[in-house]
Parts: sequence; structure tokens; C-alpha cells
Amino acid sequence: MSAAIYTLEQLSFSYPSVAKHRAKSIAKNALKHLSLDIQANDFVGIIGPNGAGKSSLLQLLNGSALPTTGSLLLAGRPTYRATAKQLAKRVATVAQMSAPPIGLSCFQVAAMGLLPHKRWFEADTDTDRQQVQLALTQVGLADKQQDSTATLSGGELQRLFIARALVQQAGILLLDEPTNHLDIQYQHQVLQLLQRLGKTVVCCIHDLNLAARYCNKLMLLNQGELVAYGAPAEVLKPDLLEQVFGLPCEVLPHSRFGWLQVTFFSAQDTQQSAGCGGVL
Ligand SMILES: Nc1ncnc2c1ncn2[C@@H]1O[C@H](COP(=O)(O)OP(=O)(O)OP(=O)(O)O)[C@@H](O)[C@H]1O
Repeated sequence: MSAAIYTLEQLSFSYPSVAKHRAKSIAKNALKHLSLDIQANDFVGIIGPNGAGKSSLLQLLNGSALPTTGSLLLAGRPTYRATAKQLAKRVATVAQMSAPPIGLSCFQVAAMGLLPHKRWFEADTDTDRQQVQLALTQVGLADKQQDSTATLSGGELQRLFIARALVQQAGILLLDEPTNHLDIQYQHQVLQLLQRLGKTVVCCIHDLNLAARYCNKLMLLNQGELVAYGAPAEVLKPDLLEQVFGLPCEVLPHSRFGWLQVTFFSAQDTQQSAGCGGVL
């Protein structure tokens, strides 16, 4: 059994702006009483509807927010005990699509991942440059390394931010919707890459079928509460999913590969199917 990288105990979190402007008793917690471990080398997919608390949890995991109550330990220590540089060497974050730094090439942006490992004005070495090139190759941007970020498509930009996180060489990667803006081929390529890296990966992901296929654990959140956490088969249960997403669904293993696949349907679909004699 591998070691716990993160340990959360009764963790609750509310945004300071919200807590400040409301009576304490009615301040809405974005996360409520989460208790769980994340093990080294797990590939965890955080799933749940809009507003469930997925991105908030990533902010706590990367130390940019602190629990309001309860505790969060990274390798046995609260994140606030580490400096920003120490944290950046351990944890790399790819946020939901952000604007590209202006006037820089792809190579320069990916090379920003080296910063936690450098002193002020320390020059890049040949090894640094090879590392940046390797990361750009891994995300399929080797031929664009000298191009300005202003010329990239949304998907290319997303892959560039993933390359920057890889260059950071942190053992933990936190990604908020890493497959957003990617075409089908790159969705799979990026998730395969994350799976192959052998790092601890935690990502928010809306596509349950991609999550079931690539993550070894899923964390289902709803309204800030932990509904289920475990292997995909333990979490992707039709009754739980209907309760959380408000639509009935079927969960079946893929006929050839065995991955779980979730298909949601509505009352209208059921009526139409009945109108066709149930045979389509
Ligand atoms: N900066 C903020 N200030 C106050 N409340 C916030 C802030 N950011 C998020 N919230 C609230 O916290 C709750 C959780 O939001 P969060 O962004 O973590 O959800 P999410 O599961 O990532 O949603 P989505 O799938 O839409 O990205 C929501 O009720 C949201 O309105």
C-alpha cells in the first residue's frame, strides 16, 4: 500500500469574501467536512456538477487557499508551512484556461516551469532547454516552440500550459479540466500522457467516460460534499449519478475494452424509445 500524499480531515472551506459579507451561521461552504486520503501515484478524477466544489478543492490542494476548518496535510505537513517555492517544486497546477502571457514564445512560456528551480537571473542550462523541448514534444507542440503564444488555438494553449507544468518537475500535478478545448485525439493523448508519467495526478473532469477510462480513482462531489470516492466501479453507480446530476443513466462496461461507460438519458428519450416499441 502506498503512502498518503494528501490527508484531509473534516476539511471545510468557504470563500473569505462570502464569509465576510454574511452572518457566520449562513456563510455557504464551498466544501463541507471532507475526510479522505490521496495516495502517491494515484490518478484521481474529481467529478460532479457545476458548483460542486471541484476547483475549490484544487486550490486547497495547491496551497493557494487554506481550510476554513478541519485540516489538509501534504506529506504530513500543512501547506502553509511551505514557502511558495517549496510548494512549486512539489505541486504543479494547470488552471482552467487562462490568458497566455503576452509577447512570449511557446518555448519561453514552457520554460517558466523552471523558475522554482532557479535563483534570480540564473541562466538556463542545456539540460534545462532539453527538458523544455521534451515537454513540448510530449504535448505535441515541438514544431511550435518559437511561435508566439498569440498564434495558438485554445487547445494548443491548453497543451502549452500542461508542458509548463511538466517542466516544473513536481511529483504532484493538479489540473482543472485539462481536456477542455482539446479535440478527441488530444483529449486521449493528454490523459494517456498524464497516466504514463507515474506522478500523483488530480484533475477536475466533466467527461465521466474519459474519467472512468483513465483515472484509477474518482471523487464525486456535490454541493461541497463528498458523495463517493474510490475505484470507478465504486463511484459510477446509476443511483448515485442520478442523485447528483439529476438525470437517469446506464453504466455499462464497453463491449470490447471493458471500460465503464455512462449514458445519461431524459424522460423524453424514454418516451421516444417507448413510441418506437422500445426497439431502435
Ligand atoms: N471566488 C469565489 N468567491 C465566492 N464564491 C466562490 C468563488 N469561487 C467559487 N465560489 C463558489 O464556490 C462553490 C464551488 O465552486 P467551484 O468553482 O469550486 O465549483 P466547481 O465544481 O469547480 O464548478 P464548475 O464545474 O462550474 O467549474 C460555488 O457555489 C461557487 O459559486
